[in-house]
Amino acid sequence: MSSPLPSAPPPPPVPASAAIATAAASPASSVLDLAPVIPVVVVEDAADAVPLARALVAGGLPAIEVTLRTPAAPDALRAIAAEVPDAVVGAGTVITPEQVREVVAAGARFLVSPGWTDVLLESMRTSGVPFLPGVSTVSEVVALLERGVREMKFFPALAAGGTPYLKAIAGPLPQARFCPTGGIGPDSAPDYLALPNVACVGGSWMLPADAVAARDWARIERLARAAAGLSAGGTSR
Ligand SMILES: O=C(O)C(=O)C[C@H](O)[C@H](O)COP(=O)(O)O
Repeated sequence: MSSPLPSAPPPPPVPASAAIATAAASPASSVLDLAPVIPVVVVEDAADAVPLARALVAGGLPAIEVTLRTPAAPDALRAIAAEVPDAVVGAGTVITPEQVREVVAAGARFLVSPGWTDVLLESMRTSGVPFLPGVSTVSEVVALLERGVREMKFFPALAAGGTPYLKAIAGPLPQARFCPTGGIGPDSAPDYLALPNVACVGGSWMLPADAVAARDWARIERLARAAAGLSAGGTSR
């Protein structure tokens, strides 16, 4: 018979008071409450960042998530932070402490990750910038609640179960508040927004690739305005 595996050292305890304090000051709440939709932006050319952000803000979507999926992302963040004062620009696809440092230095005012680890969470927490860690399972939600985090990105929202999933976990886990993102469009967004545990949704539908390629900022502003008017019932929140 093999000897028992050595047990891993227990994680450091999180004092309840610290967890409650962190949750009470829940860092992303103001970002989640700015508009019903957080546009998720993929910037190929940093020169597009400022006009694109201006169009989103003019349409009523001030919180903007610039994903770190392209080399232009840090320059795009920097430009929006410097030149579009009414935008609250954040960084998405943040998965390493190095990226946390880089985007905060570039001017990111919130951080979004598609998933999380304790290492990433700690670097986000100590950055001083509001953060939204990504989850797609009940255990991840419980683990974040245990760490004092109540606001989360639910990603990939549609593939992970969509509105039925979020509705099902609202009963046992009412204290968790979500920004579902991934596969959401103007037709499904109101169904998400109708759920008690959904604060806002994320999505890229107001930034069609052909409109960005054509630098059709007026069309993007129109789509942003329609998104900003979405609510649980349909339009006009
Ligand atoms: O790169 C990331 O970490 C992300 O942020 C993923 C995005 O949130 C979704 O890909 C947006 O989903 P769509 O609205 O379906 O385009």
